[in-house]
Amino acid sequence: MKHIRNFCVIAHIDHGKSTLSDRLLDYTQSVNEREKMDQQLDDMDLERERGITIKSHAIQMHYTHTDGQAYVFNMIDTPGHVDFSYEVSRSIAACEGALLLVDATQGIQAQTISNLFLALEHDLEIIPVLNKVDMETARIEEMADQMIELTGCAREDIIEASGKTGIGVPDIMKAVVERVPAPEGDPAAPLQALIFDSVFNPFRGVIAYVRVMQGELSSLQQIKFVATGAEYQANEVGAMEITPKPTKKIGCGDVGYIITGVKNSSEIKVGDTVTLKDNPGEMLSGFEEVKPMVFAGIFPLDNDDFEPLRDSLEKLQLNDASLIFEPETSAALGYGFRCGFLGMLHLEIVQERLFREFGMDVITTVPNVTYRVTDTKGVVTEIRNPAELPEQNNRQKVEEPIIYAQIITTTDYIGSIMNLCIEKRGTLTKQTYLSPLRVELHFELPLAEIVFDFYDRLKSISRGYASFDYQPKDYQETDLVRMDIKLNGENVDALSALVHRSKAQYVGRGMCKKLKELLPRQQFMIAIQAAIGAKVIARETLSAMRKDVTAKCYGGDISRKRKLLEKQKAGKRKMRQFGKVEVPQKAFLECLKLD
Ligand SMILES: Nc1nc2c(ncn2[C@@H]2O[C@H](COP(=O)(O)OP(=O)(O)OP(=O)(O)O)[C@@H](O)[C@H]2O)c(=O)[nH]1
Repeated sequence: MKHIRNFCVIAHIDHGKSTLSDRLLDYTQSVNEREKMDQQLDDMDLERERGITIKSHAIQMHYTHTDGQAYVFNMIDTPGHVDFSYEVSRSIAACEGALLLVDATQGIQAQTISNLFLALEHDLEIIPVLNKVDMETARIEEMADQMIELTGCAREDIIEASGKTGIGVPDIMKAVVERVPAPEGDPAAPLQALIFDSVFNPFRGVIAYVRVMQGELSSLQQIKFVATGAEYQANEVGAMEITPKPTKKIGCGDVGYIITGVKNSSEIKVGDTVTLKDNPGEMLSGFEEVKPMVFAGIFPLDNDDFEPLRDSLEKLQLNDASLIFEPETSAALGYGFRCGFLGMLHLEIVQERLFREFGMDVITTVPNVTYRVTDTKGVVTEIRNPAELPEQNNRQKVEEPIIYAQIITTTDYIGSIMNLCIEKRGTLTKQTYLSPLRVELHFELPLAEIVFDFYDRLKSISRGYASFDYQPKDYQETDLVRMDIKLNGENVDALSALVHRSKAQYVGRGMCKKLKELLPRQQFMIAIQAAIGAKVIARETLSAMRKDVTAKCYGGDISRKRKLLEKQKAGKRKMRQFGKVEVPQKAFLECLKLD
């Protein structure tokens, strides 16, 4: 155990965690030439395409220290986006140290601070690393001062590094050995292993990633999951190298995986403790419950896929502990699930993963936050769905969640960011200058206002020079209305939205306009209306047209015509019918991207 080091890499989004992790893997020759590629730990296609880390990834490396002693490093690369901070908090629980990366051209950003606090709460040893020092625009001394101020470290504690050129990598390795404490724990005590992540493998069942806190686990031993009570044999245990490497046992203090052949995903929960059936240890304190911020309905494109969708969501949940869901029905869409997400990016990623990993084509309804409604008798209920909002005369008041938001930016953009926050019904509570050119703004904002386009607009008005983080604060009374969208007079409940009365007109107009662009023209005219109760507040008209896909095939090539008609038919399968109007799958979320 003296020669194990467990650490994670934390930073603000895009500060170079995945790139630097690659260099550490190269340095320890953890990946052979044939397997090598960029961003090796971001193994999901989606992560590579978007260039962001969505999941934490654990990996084992072998390092020989300058004194000749061999060490085992378990490193966890974590995501930087605020929607995935739950991943970071779970990874931290498996480690004793953290590399805190700061981009030398950008300095401390909002998630640098929030991730640092997460790590400090768990008493991790922090190794400050100033990354991207190879860049011409790096301002090393200025950023080092910022880090000293934030972490209280000494100048010589800060390692200057570059994931691109590999500068600083040997110093990081050395610092991990010398500064990160070795794990503690009693190898002879009854087994206690914390499940910090899991994944479903169609061939092998659930694979649980664990950190052994006490005791040890050998393959073929009988194990028990304390919270769920399920008992299984550990068919295989091992270390997480670039490809999983089976071992005879995972020892005390180590990070590894367990394969049990469990096919029923409800028997394994992230945060649960694994122990031995015959010599059980106590339950470890798990993780704080995640509180989803945004709720939306997820419905199968094809009504018959309800059960397969449940199965897919359960499997996805294994790998994404922050996803929650419960069944719901919609008049327009039939049976589906109301799901809770940590933010809009999380929602998009879940929809995309359902499609890519499970072949599930789904429709996502307009997202909303949780509201608290007090009815006329004084009974308080939480609602997560527009259909649940009682009529005005059946309720006393509605309250909405408020958040504390921190925005770090340069002084050039203070004005436009203030305007954006005021437009979003926010109030400025504090303004602190971090340096003559950088400022930290604190706002109280309704969560509902940041759900849709806040992040994108903040990025565009600040040209990327603003970072944003938030925590829930409390609930405050609000003037809420349900806005419905009608297509040729027919209510489409999947497009109903809960909005503040002052925003109803803006959102209604925007959605109608966007829907006009998104709906394909059909053989008849379509009236697109936004309404509050019986009152129409916005309207657009889509004129009629028949798209003759075979028009360009003059002449007699029947097979080509047939092919085009087939293609048109396949396209229609991605639509849902409301009355006579067909709505394409992508229109449901796209119509919220108001300009
Ligand atoms: N010049 C230079 N560019 C770098 C360095 N490290 C990373 N980059 C670039 O910075 C961008 C972001 O790097 P990533 O490694 O994906 O950042 P990340 O922190 O893992 O991103 P998330 O996990 O999504 O938060 C990429 O375009 C990298 O090529 C560096 O040391 N020098």
